[in-house]
Amino acid sequence: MLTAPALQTQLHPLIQRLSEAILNIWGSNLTLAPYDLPQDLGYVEGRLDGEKLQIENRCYQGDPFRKLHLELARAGQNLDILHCVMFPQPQYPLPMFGCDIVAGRGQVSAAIVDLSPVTPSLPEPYVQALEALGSRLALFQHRRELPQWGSIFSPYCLFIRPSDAEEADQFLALASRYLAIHCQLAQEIPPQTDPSQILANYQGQHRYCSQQQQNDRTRRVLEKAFGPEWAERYMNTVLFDLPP
Ligand SMILES: C=CC1=C(C)C(=O)N/C1=C\C1=NC(=C\c2[nH]c(/C=C3\NC(=O)C(CC)=C3C)c(C)c2CCC(=O)O)/C(CCC(=O)O)=C1C
Repeated sequence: MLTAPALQTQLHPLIQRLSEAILNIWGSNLTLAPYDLPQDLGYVEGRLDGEKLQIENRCYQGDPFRKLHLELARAGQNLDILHCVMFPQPQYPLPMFGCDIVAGRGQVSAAIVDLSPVTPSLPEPYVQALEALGSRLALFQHRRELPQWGSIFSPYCLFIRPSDAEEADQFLALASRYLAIHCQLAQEIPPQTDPSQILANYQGQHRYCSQQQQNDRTRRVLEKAFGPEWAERYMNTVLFDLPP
């Protein structure tokens, strides 16, 4: 099985449980090999508001994914983060699985999960599987409004602030379902051969990464801890990089 990140046990319970679920679902559905990050950015430390900011990355590759990235970060007692993005090989018209959990002083303020289409709409099997989950947003009292750059997310995007342990459990269950659906369907949908379709998939991934790089909440944390140049390079080579 995939080894647990060392930071995992020091983070908010929802972050611990979702990172464990992600690694378990990846490990039991996909054949994975390590993916080497640039400049060995597996583990980095910075200073954020006088606190040590620790970032730990787990990165893999395995058909039909070019890169599977799970990142855990913490800044003392003030900030716990889970970040996860799966990048399909561009021959496949597959959506981007992405999730982010941010907890400040022990409270989760943002929990988001989505299967974001890189083509005009999600492949039909995804629509059917996600529709079958039934109305999900009704479960949550505090739905959050997506920012301007969030045009990349699908109609099935869950973006909430969990109001209690029950809602945290519901989010964990749904994020795990989204990931399990993705790992299953991604292996059933064949690669495309038409170069114009492969280019379209690539351009959709490019748009996803470009939009995500406009998240100034992420950028500000990284800039404060590591400086603007480092943050810019990290966002476009580690968090939201594009295949060559
Ligand atoms: C799939 C979606 C997705 C992916 C993959 C992704 O990376 N972000 C994603 C979404 C997303 N994140 C958001 C917010 C925040 N992100 C951070 C920080 C980090 N998040 C990280 O991953 C890392 C690298 C370790 C850092 C450092 C902080 C502090 C916040 C403010 C918390 C809050 O508002 O309560 C918002 C709301 C943006 C807004 O309302 O303007 C959205 C939509």
